[in-house]
Order: sequence, then structure tokens, then C-alpha cells
Amino acid sequence: MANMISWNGRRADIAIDLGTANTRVAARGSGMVFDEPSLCCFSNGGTRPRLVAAGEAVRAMVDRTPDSLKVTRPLRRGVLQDIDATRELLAYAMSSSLGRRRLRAPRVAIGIPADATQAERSALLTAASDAGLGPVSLMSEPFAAALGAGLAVHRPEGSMIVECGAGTTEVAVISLGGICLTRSVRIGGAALDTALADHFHFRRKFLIGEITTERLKCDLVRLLGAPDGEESQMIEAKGRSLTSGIPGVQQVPVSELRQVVAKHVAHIVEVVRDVLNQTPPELSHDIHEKGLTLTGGSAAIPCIGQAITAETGLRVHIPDHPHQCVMLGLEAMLAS
Ligand SMILES: Nc1ncnc2c1ncn2[C@@H]1O[C@H](COP(=O)(O)OP(=O)(O)OP(=O)(O)O)[C@@H](O)[C@H]1O
Repeated sequence: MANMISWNGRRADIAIDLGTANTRVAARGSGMVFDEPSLCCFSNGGTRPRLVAAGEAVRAMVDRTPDSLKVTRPLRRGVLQDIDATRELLAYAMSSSLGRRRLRAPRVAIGIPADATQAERSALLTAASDAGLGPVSLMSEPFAAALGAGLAVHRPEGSMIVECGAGTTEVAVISLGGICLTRSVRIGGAALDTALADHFHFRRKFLIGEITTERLKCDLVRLLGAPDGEESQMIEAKGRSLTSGIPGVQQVPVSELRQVVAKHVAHIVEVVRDVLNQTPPELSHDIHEKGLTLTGGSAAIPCIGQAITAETGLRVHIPDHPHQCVMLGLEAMLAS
């Protein structure tokens, strides 16, 4: 895949990392100009749903809307699930990040999972065009992440990237400016949120909301990744008891939730092993020497890196801002 974005020699103006949880935009020469949740809120009244709010303003509305409003995530598991919401989110991102500098039909590069199907690509191109974006180039997210993490992607040596976001985990081996091997699974931080909420639902008969679950996950994985002793701690979740119907707080030992996290992490390690098993020997040797790089917001889950090292013996590097690597890579392609 080419890694310089241009149309007849004309470079892209805007790079967009349209993620399941977050959308980030960079403009050529200005760096990152937008970083907000991938959320839209529509009003249900009238013949057609009307956009009420998008991005950060919608975070506080999740699980709190009356019947007249509906919160939607444009993407699910890394790919577009709602074309209208995607169009609205892209249009909102453009207007709030570029304001009066807004270009007419800007040339745009958008990151997309390496294994996205033709139908998924076409749907994204349609939504981008409906949002008023100009020619759009779809770029592989794991390649962008590797570039954004500062890996030597153009050298004749293998680099391995594990991009672990909210909706997908993508593993790729890169050399000489291209992807040699890649595998994606539609499992990311959001799947762990669901597994934790399910645990509370079925084991504790207690319902917790989406935002509470995500906060609980971040606290939990920090405690699980901490030195010995933290597992004896309790973790607290606010929600509603299914047996009494009364709102309340559940105190759960961190150790009770360890298995839920371990099961999730094991899926990710399995994908890494799969890719390593198929990697040609010279590239394999390079990866053995250098280790692999873990990026994406879920790279902040310490047990993912720890489990990869324990299962493969490879060192795991996490860059300073792992959640921004796809954006930084796309931005680097704009500048090249
Ligand atoms: N400190 C943390 N601990 C655990 N998880 C975290 C932490 N910070 C962020 N995350 C998780 O990272 C995910 C968001 O990462 P990111 O912004 O890379 O995803 P995305 O680009 O929207 O998703 P995708 O690329 O999969 O479509 C969320 O699931 C979030 O809960």
C-alpha cells in the first residue's frame, strides 16, 4: 500500500482517524485539530431523525436519554454501522476543527482496518462524500500506527505492530514501506467493557451503564497491572440491582474480575501468536531482536503487554501516546 497520500501529485489536506470510540482529525501544517468521542445524538421526532449533538457533548447523554432522543455510535467493532451517523460525525468534526478555515471538498485520508471488506470501504466513502469531503484515500490503520509510533517502516527489516483500539485489534508485520502480513480481530477495549458489564449482570444481578463500565475497566486494569497486593482491593460500581430494582453500589474484589480480563487478553495474545507463526524467518528474526510495538488506547491495559511477553518471550514497547499513533501516522503521511 502506498504511504504517501496524493492525487495527481496534489497532497491530502486532512487526515481522519475515525475510531469506534474516538475520532481524531489532523490538518496539514496544523497537527491534531480534533479529538472527541465517536458519538451522535439524534432526535426521534419528525419524519427524519435530526442531529441534536455530536462528539464530546454526547458523552454525558449516554444511557440518559428520554424516548425522544437516541444516542448512536457511527462505528461498531472498527467499521461503519450507521451511515447517517458517520456522515454527521464527519461533518461535525470538519466544522468544529476547521471552522471558518473550512476547505471546499478537502482532500482527505481516512484510516480503516486492514481487513475491511469492499462493502465496508464503499460505505465509508459514501458517508465521507455525503459529509462534503473531497477525494478520499483509505489508509491501513496498522501501517499508520507503525509510522506514528516511529517504527522504521521503510527499512528492509521486519517491524511488528499490535494496534489495540476500542473495536478492533490489528496485528501487522511491516517491512520496506508495506505490510507483509496482517490479521485483524474485531475485539478491542469495548469488548472487554461488554464482558465486564455481563459479569455484573449475570453473576451479581447488577446492571451498570456504558460509561461507568469503561471507568471501572480503567481502574481495574490499573490495579491488576500494579505490583503484588493490589488484587486484594475492592472495586466499586454504581448501578441498579436487578433483584431489588433499587439503585446502589456494588463492591467487588479485584480478584473476582481477573478471569474476565485474562480471557480477553488471551484472545489478543492468540492473534499475535498466529501472525508470528506465519511470519517468514528473516522477518521473524528481526522481530525477535527488536520486540514488538503496542499502540491504540487499549495499550494502556498493562496485562496485554505483560501477557504477550510471557507467551512469546518478545519485548513489548509502548510509545508515549499509544492512542494517538494512528493519527500521528496519518499526519506524517500528509506531510511527506
Ligand atoms: N487507561 C486506560 N485503561 C484501559 N483502557 C483504556 C485506557 N485509556 C483508554 N482505554 C481504552 O482504549 C479504547 C479507545 O482507544 P482508541 O481511541 O485507540 O480506539 P478507537 O481508535 O476509537 O477504536 P478502533 O480503532 O478500534 O476503532 C477504549 O476502549 C478505552 O476504554
